Amino acid sequence: MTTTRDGAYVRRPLIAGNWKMNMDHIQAIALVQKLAWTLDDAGHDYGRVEVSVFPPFTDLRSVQTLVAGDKLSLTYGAQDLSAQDSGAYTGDIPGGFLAKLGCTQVLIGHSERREIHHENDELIHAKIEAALRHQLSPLLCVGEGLQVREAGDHVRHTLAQVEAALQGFTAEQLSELVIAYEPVWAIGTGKTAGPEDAQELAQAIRSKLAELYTAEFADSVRVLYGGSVKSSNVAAILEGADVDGALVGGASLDAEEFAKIAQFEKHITA
Ligand SMILES: O=C[C@H](O)COP(=O)(O)O
Repeated sequence: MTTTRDGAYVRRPLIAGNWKMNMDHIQAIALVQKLAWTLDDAGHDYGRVEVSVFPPFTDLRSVQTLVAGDKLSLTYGAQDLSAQDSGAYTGDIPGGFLAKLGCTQVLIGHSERREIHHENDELIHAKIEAALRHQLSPLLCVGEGLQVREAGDHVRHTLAQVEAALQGFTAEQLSELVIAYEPVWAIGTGKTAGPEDAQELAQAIRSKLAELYTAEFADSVRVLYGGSVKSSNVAAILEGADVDGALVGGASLDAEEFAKIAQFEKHITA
């Protein structure tokens, strides 16, 4: 992360929890309540560090009711959306429904969607367009698999994903864009890319944004790291000047552990 001389962050860090296909709507209420209490007890400053959760679709109405009813400062979003707005698309959920549920963000292009659901660059691009139509901030996920990493082609591969996803959008349209670099080989495996790897790719992504748009735009986009982030490694990962937060999977299902991750400033030893 980059800070100014007075200690403020240049880009507000984001700690995002992707619950994947875990937690039904009853469990979601308990998890969000516990997370909010734990963060309140720790005196969490949401203005300084944003915390957001990405529950399954079926939980969103419950999360919305809780966040609105208890006036929580957490933000939330969905794990995916349809590229379409309505029609005969069995099983799909459009952006308009998510916006009505108070979602402000949506994950797009997670590696599990790319791999398991065979989502390609074209579809991911169309999903970003759909998110923007409904004022949802796209949280675009990019990253390489093990083979690509071992071939030393990870930077080129990841930047090609960024370029394909963003093609044709203006900087103005993408003002709320967040990008998460997630090396697939580090997801749910306990293997973490080193802080240097996270910084290398975050910086490369920012340079690509500067090349595609302007340096000013590139400096405004938050770039997260994801892949086996825990309270024990988050502070080191976020040391990278271009790494602005974390997209957390497994560890976001434990309220206390996720709150500790969001409180990463407490683990930084000066
Ligand atoms: O979206 C989150 C990432 O896939 C990371 O998951 P993980 O923290 O369980 O490795």
